[in-house]
Amino acid sequence: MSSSAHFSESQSFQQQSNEFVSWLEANPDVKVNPKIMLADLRSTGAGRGVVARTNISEGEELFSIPRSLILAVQNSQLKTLLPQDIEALGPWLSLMLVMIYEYLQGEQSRWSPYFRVLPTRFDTLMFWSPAELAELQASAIVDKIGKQGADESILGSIAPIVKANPNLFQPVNGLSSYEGDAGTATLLELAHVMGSLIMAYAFDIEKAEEDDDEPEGSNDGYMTDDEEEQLSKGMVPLADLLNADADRNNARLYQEEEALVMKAIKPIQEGEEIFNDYGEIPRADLLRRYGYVTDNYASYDVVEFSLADICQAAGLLNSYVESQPRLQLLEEHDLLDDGYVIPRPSPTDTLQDILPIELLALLTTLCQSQEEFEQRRSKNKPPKPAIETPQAGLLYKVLQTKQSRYATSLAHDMQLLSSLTPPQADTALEGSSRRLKMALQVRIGEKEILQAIQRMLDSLASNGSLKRTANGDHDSRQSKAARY
Ligand SMILES: C[S@@+](CC[C@H](N)C(=O)[O-])C[C@H]1O[C@@H](n2cnc3c(N)ncnc32)[C@H](O)[C@@H]1O
Repeated sequence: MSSSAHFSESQSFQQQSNEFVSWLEANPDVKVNPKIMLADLRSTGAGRGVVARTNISEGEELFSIPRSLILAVQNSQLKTLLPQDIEALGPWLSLMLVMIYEYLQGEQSRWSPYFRVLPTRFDTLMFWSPAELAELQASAIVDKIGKQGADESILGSIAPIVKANPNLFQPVNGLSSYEGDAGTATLLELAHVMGSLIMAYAFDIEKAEEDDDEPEGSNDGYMTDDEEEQLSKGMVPLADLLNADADRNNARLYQEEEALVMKAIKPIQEGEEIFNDYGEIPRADLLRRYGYVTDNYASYDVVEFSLADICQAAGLLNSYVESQPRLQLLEEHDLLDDGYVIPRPSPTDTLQDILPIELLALLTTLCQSQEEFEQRRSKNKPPKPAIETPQAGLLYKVLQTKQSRYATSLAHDMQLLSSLTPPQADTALEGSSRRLKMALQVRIGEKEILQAIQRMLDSLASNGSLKRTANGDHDSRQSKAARY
């Protein structure tokens, strides 16, 4: 998102930054430590960022933004202008609607200088063409973009409100209304810009009331399973202009009663960039949510095996729970998933350390003889997860299937990556080359994990520690993680 192509040319870029800072400082409740400044980091592909002018001590306050300045449902006029309760739309869609409203207000919006420093074009996966997405090859991230779900939510919940209130939502791009195909397409585009800003810039502000129900079907592409809990979202000016880089996190936002306060959590040297923490996320997710990738996140990479692939490798005709008693048993014990995520192993990890217990349970169940399975089922007990010869054999097949879905080899990708990144180049790539490079980094990470798993399986087989057992109950090599 922050490649320089997404920002205006230099003079207005700097002017917009200056106007934004003046706007902030005009608010008597905003405090900005003179030791920090907003910097132009486009040459490194990072857009704007915040940098230390002089040394900063650990614990020092960097800036403080009053809650009333947060771009959020609670602070926008819109909630008083519409008959319906906007918050009932849920945190994502309500903020999306408010942002569309404020954005369309142009100079009339109190956040207009803030909007001018926010990008309107993004490198997040939502905006990649089919050809660009194909560069991610077999990465499970491709199925997690959720564009269709997002479109449906926007058309089902946002569009009717916008269309019913033309006096509040002025048409743009020379349109006379948001009706018809052109109007709908424009509205969708606008909503995706706001959705993408929320995904990459917004903070969870506070717990919503317990009775604030998320409307059904709102699990769209901007909301991931682990984020769907009811926290209201808000855009916090300046706080969201901090970039992030896994190993270099040196600041954190503290939510205080009246204000949100960014503080240094480490001593920061003059000239150093100030980084927020986006969490321990794999590069595939970094790309999906934030539209950039750095190698500092490589240690959080994962690879995912789908339930469908595992069932197929085990010789099942399908992976429908209703028609597969083995899957039913696992589901009854809350052990069934659509996909199984395996992290990048550290040099000292064993297979048992990295394979999730649910995957071991699935492999074990699928490897049981009919008799063993019936025995467990009659006692309504799931299998004891283990990695023994049958499970390792099945895992090997799954691994090979997954590897075969990536169109190119790891060696080929490494070569391609180095040809895209000449050692002397310190300027950021743009457009499609940038996206290709990021896709390569993601798929290389996943292929490295697949190779590591393969090596672990090979060494398990060659050092004789695998043993074929009559049933999955063999204790000695039971997963360390097996605790139920
Ligand atoms: C919260 S905003 C940070 C401000 C942003 N750089 C800007 O100019 O608007 C998050 C976005 O910044 C960019 N970003 C954050 N950390 C980055 C990094 N380490 N390298 C490159 N881009 C980064 C990504 O595009 C991400 O979606």
